[in-house]
Amino acid sequence: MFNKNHNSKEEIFKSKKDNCSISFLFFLKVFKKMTFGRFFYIIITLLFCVWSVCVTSNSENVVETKKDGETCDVKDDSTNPTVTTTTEQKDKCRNLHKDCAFWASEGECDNNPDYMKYRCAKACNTCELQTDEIRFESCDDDLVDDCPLLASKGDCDKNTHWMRLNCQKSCNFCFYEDRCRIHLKRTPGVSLEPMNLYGHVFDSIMSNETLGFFFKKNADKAKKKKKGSGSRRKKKNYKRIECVYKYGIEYITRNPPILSFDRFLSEELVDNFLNKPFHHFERSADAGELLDNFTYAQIYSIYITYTLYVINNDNNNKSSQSWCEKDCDKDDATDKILSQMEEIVRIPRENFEQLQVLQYEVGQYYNTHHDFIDGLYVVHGSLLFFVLFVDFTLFSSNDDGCQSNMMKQINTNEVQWDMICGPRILTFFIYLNDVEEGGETAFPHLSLSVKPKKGKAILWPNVPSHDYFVRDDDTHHAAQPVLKGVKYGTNAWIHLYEFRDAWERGCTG
Ligand SMILES: O=C(O)CCC(=O)C(=O)O
Ligand SMILES: [Fe+2]
Repeated sequence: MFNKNHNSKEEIFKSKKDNCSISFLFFLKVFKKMTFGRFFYIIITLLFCVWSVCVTSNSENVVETKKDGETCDVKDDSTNPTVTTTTEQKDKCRNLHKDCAFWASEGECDNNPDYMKYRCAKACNTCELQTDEIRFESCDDDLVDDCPLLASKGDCDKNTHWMRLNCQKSCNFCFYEDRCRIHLKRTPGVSLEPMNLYGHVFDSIMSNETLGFFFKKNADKAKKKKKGSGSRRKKKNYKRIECVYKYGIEYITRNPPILSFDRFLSEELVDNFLNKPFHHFERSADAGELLDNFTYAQIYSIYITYTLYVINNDNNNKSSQSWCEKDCDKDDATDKILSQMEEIVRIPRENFEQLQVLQYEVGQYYNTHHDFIDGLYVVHGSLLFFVLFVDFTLFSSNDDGCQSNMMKQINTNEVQWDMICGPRILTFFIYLNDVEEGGETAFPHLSLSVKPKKGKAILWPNVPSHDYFVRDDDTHHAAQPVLKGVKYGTNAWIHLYEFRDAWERGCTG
C-alpha cells in the first residue's frame, strides 16, 4: 500500500540530498585543480552532508525518519529510566493543546512542568502522568443524557457534524487524532496504481465519447440521407474528421495539461446559481491571513539563486469569497454544476470541497499562489561565503484553505496530504460572468492567461502526473486585477480522497 506520510517526509529528505549533490558539484569545480583540493573537497562535502541531512533534521523537528528502520538520531521514548509507560497509557495519551509539540520543542516540558507534563503528556513523553480525568477535563457531551444513546445507534457516523459539536465524548471525538484517524482502506478518487493523473483524468476526458465528440462533416451528410436508412449504415458514414466536444472542451496547454470548457454552464444555470441569496461575500483573508499573499522575491548569492517567498501584507485588494455550504450546497443549481463536473473528471463529489464563490471589484486581484495546500513550505539551502557556508532553513506557508496557524502546521505537520482528504489534486474553476476589462487568470510559469467568459471553465492539475503528493510548481496562478466591471467565479477543489465527510468531522484543518 502506498504510504503518503513516508513519501512526504522522503521529499524533504530528498531536498537535503539535493543540497549534498549541489555542494559536491560545486566543490569539485573549485578544488579540482588544486593539489590539496581533492582532500578538502571530500572533507568539506562530507561535513556539509552530515550537517544538511542529520543536524538540521533535528532542529526542524520535521523529518524524523528516512526509511523504516533507518534513522537519523530519532528520539528514544525510553530514555527516562525512572518511569515506564505502559502500551495502554501510550495509546490513550493525548496532547490537549494544539501547540503542545511546539512548546515541548521550546523546552517548556522542563520550564513549565505543572502544565506541560499533564496536558502535553504526549509531547513531553510523560504519558504515565496523564489520567482520564485530565484527558477529558475540557471535553464532555453537551447533551449528557442523550449522547450515549445516540452514539450507540450509530449517529457518530451518520450525523457526524452535529454529533461532533454536541456529543464529543460519547463519539470519542475529543481529540483530533481519534476523530480523524485515516482508514487504511480509503479509496482514492484517481488510481494510485500507477499514479498517472494526466492519463487517468485528462486523456480520459478527451477520449470519453459520452462527452460528445462526433464526426462533424459526415454527421451532416448523414442528416441529409433519406429516412429509414439503418443505424448501422449511418454509423459507417461517420468518419473521424473533426471532433467537437460537449462543453467546447479543448486543451489550452498540454504539459501540464490545462483544459478549457468554453461552454461549460448555460447562461440560465449560471444566473440561477449566482442569483441565489446564499452567497455572503467576505474578504478572502481568513485562513493564512498572514500567509496567503506571498509574492516571489529572488535572493541571489554568489553561486546559488533561490526563490523565496516574501510576505506582502497588502490585503486590501483581495477578492471576496463565499462558501457554498448548507442550503447552497443542497440547491438544484449547485447539484447540476457538481454533476457536470463529476461527469467530466469521473471523481465523486464527496472528494470535492464545497464550491467557493469569488467576487472581485475594480482593482481587486489574487496574487500568485498555488492551490495545493502543503501548509509548510521549507526553503532549505546553503549560502556560500568563500569556503564558509551557512545552512539555512526558512519556513513559509502556502495559502488558502485548510490551515490558519503556521506554528500548528510546523509542529503537527498537519498538511493536506497528511489528512483524510489527501491533497487537492485538481482545480476546476468556472467564470460566472463576462468581465469588461481585466480579471484574467494568469499562469506565470506557463506564460498563459485565460480571459473570463460567462459559463466558461478551466481545469488544471495541482500535482505532477506521477506524484499526487507534491505540488506542481508550473500551475502557480494569479487572478489579474479587474480593471472595469466586476468578476464572479467559483472554485471547485478536488481532493484525492473524500473531503466532505472529513470536513463534517472537522478533519480538514
Ligand atoms: O479568480 C481567478 O481567476 C482564480 C482564483 C483562484 O485562483 C483561487 O481562488 O484560488
Ligand atoms: Fe487558486
